[in-house]
Amino acid sequence: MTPSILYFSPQLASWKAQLVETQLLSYGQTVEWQAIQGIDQSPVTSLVLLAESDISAQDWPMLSSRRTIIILEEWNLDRSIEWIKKGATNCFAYNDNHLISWLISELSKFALTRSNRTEDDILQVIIDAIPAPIFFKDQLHIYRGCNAAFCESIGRSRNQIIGHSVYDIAPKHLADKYYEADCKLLAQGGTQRYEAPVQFCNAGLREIEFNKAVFTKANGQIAGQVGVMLDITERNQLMHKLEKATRTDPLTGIGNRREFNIVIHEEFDNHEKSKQKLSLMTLDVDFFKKINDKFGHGGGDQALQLIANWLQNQLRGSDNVFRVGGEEFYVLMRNTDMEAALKMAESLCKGMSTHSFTINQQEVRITLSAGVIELDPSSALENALEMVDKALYEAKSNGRNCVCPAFL
Ligand SMILES: Nc1nc2c(ncn2[C@@H]2O[C@H](COP(=O)(O)OP(=O)(O)OP(=O)(O)O)[C@@H](O)[C@H]2O)c(=O)[nH]1
Repeated sequence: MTPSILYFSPQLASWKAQLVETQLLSYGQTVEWQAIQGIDQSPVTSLVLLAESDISAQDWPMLSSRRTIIILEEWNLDRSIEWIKKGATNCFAYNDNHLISWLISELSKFALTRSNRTEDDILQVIIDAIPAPIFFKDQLHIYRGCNAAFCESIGRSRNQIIGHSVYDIAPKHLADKYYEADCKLLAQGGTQRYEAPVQFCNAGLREIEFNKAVFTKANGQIAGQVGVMLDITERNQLMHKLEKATRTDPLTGIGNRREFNIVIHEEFDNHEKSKQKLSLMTLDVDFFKKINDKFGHGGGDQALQLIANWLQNQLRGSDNVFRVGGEEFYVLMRNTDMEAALKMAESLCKGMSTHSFTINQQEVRITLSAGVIELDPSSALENALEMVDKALYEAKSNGRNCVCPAFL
């Protein structure tokens, strides 16, 4: 007889050497024994002997991708059925001689070959014509079929997929995700849609939308699940770009009022944890209309870009500047109380008034008026924004190029 490989878990080492090996030999069955620490160390469809005490929950998804025999301390029908339902092929007690006859029978069998039924072939041709990867698995999570696009995307042949568990074909951290989703679908029935990354062989890690559904036997019992994979990597990238665009001022490239609203609400939400002082400065360019009048709208745009750039260069890494109106900016200052915020505003106004910008080869002097407020994340933001705006208008009325504080 041809020697075959039998894989066995650690607890079975002395038992197989003393009993099984000799008995199999005495019936002329030559076996090559291979010790494994976990079921994943054995190839798919191989014959694996596992001591019940060696099995961990991690092994369950792979039980039915191998011909797994569980060796129990004591024979128990309920336990045996439980393991078979989890995917084991059979269960025997340590002292059960039926194992020897069963093993000899299994070792003598030829591997099952796929049926060649015409309707199978037609169905395969149909799913192979679909460009999206498609797979189906049985109720024990073992792949029972797939289309050409699925093989191509993960870089494996159909033979390397069918009969295998997801743990045989995907990295463990991803397989854990898919397995969890599969269990959920089988438990709830119906359909399922979720997004998860998939390692494609030629295209790296892709973002995939899984659309799955269970299929049932004639008696209504769940028999497995079918899944279609849609590559949404480009769609997601586009959505991120669009999302970023809606938060960015196209002229200056800094955040706009929408971005400010998102950031300030995040700050307010996190305040409970951080307890940091948070201040806001509103800055408005003085007599900006004159710049437009002198240099035209294009020159005014250029001035706004120069101002935004200058402001960004003056601020600390923890500050954020936003363009919230035509020539109005907000500066959000983290970890900053009113005293520090006022100093900062005064220094910005002074710095701006002494800086000279060049527009259309002409030197331009610009001044800013500012309102400053220390925010209280436990009170309404709208009220603080109204007050800081009033402080800005006070600065304008006071002759511009100056700072006014507002107090909640
Ligand atoms: N070039 C350009 N001009 C803008 C833009 N948005 C608003 N403005 C102009 O900014 C000017 C603002 O004028 P006002 O509100 O009268 O204010 P101001 O001239 O700066 O005077 P004070 O604020 O009172 O010091 C208007 O002429 C607007 O047309 C923009 O995106 N580009």
